Amino acid sequence: MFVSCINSEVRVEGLETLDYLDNLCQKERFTEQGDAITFESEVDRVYLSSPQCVAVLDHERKRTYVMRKEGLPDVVVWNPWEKKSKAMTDFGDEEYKQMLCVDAAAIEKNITLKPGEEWTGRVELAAVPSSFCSDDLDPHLKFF
Ligand SMILES: O=P(O)(O)OC[C@H]1O[C@@H](O)[C@H](O)[C@@H](O)[C@@H]1O
Repeated sequence: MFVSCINSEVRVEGLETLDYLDNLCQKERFTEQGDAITFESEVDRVYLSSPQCVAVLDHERKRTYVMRKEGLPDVVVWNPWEKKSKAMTDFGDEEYKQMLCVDAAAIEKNITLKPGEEWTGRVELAAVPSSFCSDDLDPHLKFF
């Protein structure tokens, strides 16, 4: 998603206290501390067994992005920061400043289907005004 300023205006709520695999440390498992996630360097993590709703708060834009997911237990949080941005051919050198990847995924446990079986994963993203607060992260919220 497109954010105003990754290192001063943006935070992610809904992943506090969860375990995550850190792709920058050979996928070692850590536990997130109690605070919302903020950004001051490269991040590439897989948060495990997260709640259905995760919010990205953009203070400057006075906007909150709420991601609601079904069937996808994990959440990837990624920003390549300066050095990796410069090394990626399909990514502008400065683009990391206004970019944040927060995406639903199934990474820790594979989803395996038997022949004929079906599986559905679903992700909804809503932009809501900043007056919306994380207490309202109701999994039954209707976005559309
Ligand atoms: O280069 P790709 O395949 O578009 O992936 C970009 C990034 O996508 C993120 O979702 C991953 O967490 C990162 O590890 C990866 O570098």
